[in-house]
Amino acid sequence: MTSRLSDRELEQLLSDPAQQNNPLLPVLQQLLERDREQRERLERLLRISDCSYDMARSQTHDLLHQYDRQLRRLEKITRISDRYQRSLLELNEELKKAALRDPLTGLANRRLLMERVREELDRCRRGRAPFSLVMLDADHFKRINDVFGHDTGDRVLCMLADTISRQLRGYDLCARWGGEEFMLLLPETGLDQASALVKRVMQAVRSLTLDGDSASLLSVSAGLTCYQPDEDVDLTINRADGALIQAKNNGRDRLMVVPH
Ligand SMILES: Nc1nc2c(ncn2[C@@H]2O[C@H](COP(=O)(O)OP(=O)(O)OP(=O)(O)O)[C@@H](O)[C@H]2O)c(=O)[nH]1
Repeated sequence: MTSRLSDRELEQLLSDPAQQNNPLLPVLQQLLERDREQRERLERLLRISDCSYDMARSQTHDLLHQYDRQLRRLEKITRISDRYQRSLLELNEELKKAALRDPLTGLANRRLLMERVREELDRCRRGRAPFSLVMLDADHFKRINDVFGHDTGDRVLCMLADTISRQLRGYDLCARWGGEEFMLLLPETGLDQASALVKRVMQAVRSLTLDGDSASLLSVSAGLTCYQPDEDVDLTINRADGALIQAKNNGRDRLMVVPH
């Protein structure tokens, strides 16, 4: 096994007086210097490489840190944008609902009713049974406002809307046509069936009372007609309206039927 002499041992050997005439002494000296140079160069290289390594490490660390920060920022923006989009969708839905609903009673408005009427017209054209239309109007509603005030009048209109809706079947539609006037769309319903339904509605309205008072609060008049195949639906609506006017003229709290 060979063991390397330390610098100190070599220095001692070179300065040993007994070795001064040794012909290998200059060669050894040269080798020792070259070895020192090589080691110094190697150390310099190692220092440079350590330094580059540290720089690269700290740069990588900085980049990772920046990347992390950007990622978190991006996640936050995505969350905000998701929330924003969700609330936009909800707002859109609310707006759509509001555009088709009467704000006081929550019933369908005229626009939604006409959409549904057009759907029924399409069904009739495909051979389905015609629909009936009923125009309903609260009797002497002005008195309610005059006696109880407009706020109670609003409350009574909501009670009325609720009472009418409760008597309908799932596929019927009650819309607020305006003021104290309502329109019922009764799909695939002939006059007999529609009359029975309207009478039930009228009876339910008669039994409405206000704040524990046992007196009947209200009655409604109604005009009923049935869509005639291929006619303009405005004619059907006018007929229902005409029937309502007759019911009012004939004393109110009654149903008038105008078949065609
Ligand atoms: N509180 C309240 N009243 C309303 C609303 N819309 C319409 N009205 C009232 O309804 C009343 C309708 O009066 P009229 O058209 O004279 O009819 P009426 O008193 O019901 O009498 P007839 O229909 O002839 O039986 C008016 O006093 C309106 O102010 C509403 O949204 N809220």
